[in-house]
Amino acid sequence: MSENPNHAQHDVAIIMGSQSDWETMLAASKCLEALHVSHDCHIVSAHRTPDRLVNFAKGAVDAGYKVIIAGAGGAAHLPGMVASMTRLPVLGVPVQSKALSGMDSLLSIAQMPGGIPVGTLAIGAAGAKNAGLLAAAILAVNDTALAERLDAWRAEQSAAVAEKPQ
Ligand SMILES: Nc1c(C(=O)O)ncn1[C@@H]1O[C@H](COP(=O)(O)O)[C@@H](O)[C@H]1O
Repeated sequence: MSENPNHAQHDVAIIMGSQSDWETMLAASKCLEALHVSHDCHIVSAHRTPDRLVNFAKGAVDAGYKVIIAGAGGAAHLPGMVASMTRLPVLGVPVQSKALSGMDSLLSIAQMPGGIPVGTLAIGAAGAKNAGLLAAAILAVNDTALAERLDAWRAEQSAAVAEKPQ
């Protein structure tokens, strides 16, 4: 994870408030990897690294990102603060907190004031995985090859579900 997040061209940026969020946010990265969507991952915190946050969010369009996935736990201000400084779509992943099991993260991310949207996913790794899929779906609107990969991924998922319990 580099100090300057805006150094390379990737379609998706995955950012998270802390190293401790990585085990959750890894699910988003794995999903994008499986679909061959270029992305990079950074630790950016509204609370602990506010200058890094501003540099990242204000530079995100020029850096070439098209979608931002932001995961944070507890007082999860990161997704909303990033969304306030960029017009790129921001998908928020509430990381499961110890004290309140992620309800604090979920409400912090979902309850944005009208005017600055954050697309909020479910708490934890399932939310991170779905953020990856949603980012891919957004990009697939203008990318036929990616749309085909996404369709294939879904077909594979369906085929893997047994008809009867074993
Ligand atoms: N919610 C935020 C922000 C932010 O919103 O900017 N920065 C860090 N954090 C969160 O603090 C939690 C505990 O972090 P530590 O494990 O580092 O103490 C993490 O889930 C992180 O996302």
